[in-house]
Amino acid sequence: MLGIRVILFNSDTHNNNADIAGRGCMAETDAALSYRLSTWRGEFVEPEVEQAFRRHIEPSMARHLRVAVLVWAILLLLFGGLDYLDLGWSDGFLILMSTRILQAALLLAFAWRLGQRPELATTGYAVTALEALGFVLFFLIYFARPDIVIWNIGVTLIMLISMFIFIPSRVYPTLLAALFGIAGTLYCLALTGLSTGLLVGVSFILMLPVVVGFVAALRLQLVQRHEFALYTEVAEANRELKAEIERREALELELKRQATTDPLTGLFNRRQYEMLFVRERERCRRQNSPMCLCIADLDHFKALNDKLGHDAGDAALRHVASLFARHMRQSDVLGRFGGEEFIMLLPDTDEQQAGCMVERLRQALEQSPLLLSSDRDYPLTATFAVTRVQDDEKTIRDTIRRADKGLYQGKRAGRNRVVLA
Ligand SMILES: Nc1nc2c(ncn2[C@@H]2O[C@H](COP(=O)(O)OP(=O)(O)OP(=O)(O)O)[C@@H](O)[C@H]2O)c(=O)[nH]1
Repeated sequence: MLGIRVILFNSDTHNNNADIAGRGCMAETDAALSYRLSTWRGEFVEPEVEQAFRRHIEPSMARHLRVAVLVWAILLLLFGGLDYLDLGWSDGFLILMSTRILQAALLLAFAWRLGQRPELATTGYAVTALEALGFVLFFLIYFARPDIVIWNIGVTLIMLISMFIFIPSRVYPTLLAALFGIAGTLYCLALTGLSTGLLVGVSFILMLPVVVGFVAALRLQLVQRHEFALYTEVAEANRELKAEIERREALELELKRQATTDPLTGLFNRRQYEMLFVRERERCRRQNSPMCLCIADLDHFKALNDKLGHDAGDAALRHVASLFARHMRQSDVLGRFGGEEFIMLLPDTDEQQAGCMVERLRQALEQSPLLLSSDRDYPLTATFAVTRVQDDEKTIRDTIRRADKGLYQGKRAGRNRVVLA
């Protein structure tokens, strides 16, 4: 089962203790340490992990922030309509509308910049500065429209909670901007003559959304990071699993190849061509189709080995194997019978067709000498024996025995020929 190695700590002091304790432990602990979360900061303790998380959420955060900023800009301009209804085309309206247009323009510029640099959503204090500036311009309304002070306080409440809800993952910068907004609002209210008692009440009311927003946003930050840690763990485990599966598949393929092929020539080995013989014979019998078998034995191979060495002999075997393979059909089976002998199973082929095809092979070999590094050619020939697989033959051995006799005849008759057995 997958072990999730995310650890939540109550404070950085605990983290330090865990750090010290953890160093003595196994690799598992080391891996776990990288995902430690600081509950009071709502962030990963390790800066690299926090950065990785921020990069991960950056696109979606920037998208959400852009929407929030655009909605903010639209609302600002729409509220200008209410100003006009109350103030008409007056100086007060013009001042207010100018500040609204200025704010909206700043917000639109920021939304455009966010599209280009999404990292502004997660790093730096650009968002906080914008929030603070938004408050400053909002403060002007207290003086331009003292008649709607209650309405303004209500809007401030909504702004305070919205900052935490719609601009997540920046809980402390947001807290800073919110406290600035509250202080400024209280200062403006004090300047407009609000009594101390009422100021205390308003400050209490304004603090409420900040406390709720702060706690909720902090919780959200932790949950987001917890999910990220799990996601990273699962992705990593998946990657390892995939690599392991690929490694095993390659190993399986290699084992299968080794179990079915001759290592020198890459042709089917005895076990494999015997198995294929049974399968093809059954198929040909069902389809009432002829099948032939051919054995090819290189001529005077011992002399080649003796003259040029065993390596040249091996090269000759590989050369012949690839030549035969090139000249045979896909459906034919080519195997190494042992030593300098090759075996061919020719399904759906009668003696005459097999004789023609094998004669072509013989000629091809005769015309393809082994190229030696010393710029010399070494001529190669082989003797071939072709025989038809009989219906009553149960195993390949019966067929091979007959082909062997043909091969013996061919060798005795002078080699480099095709014998029908
Ligand atoms: N280089 C190399 N030689 C092999 C291999 N397997 C068998 N031989 C050699 O093949 C030679 C076969 O020799 P013989 O059976 O006397 O046959 P020949 O010399 O080809 O003579 P004929 O078949 O009568 O034409 C032997 O010298 C074996 O050592 C191999 O995998 N590599």
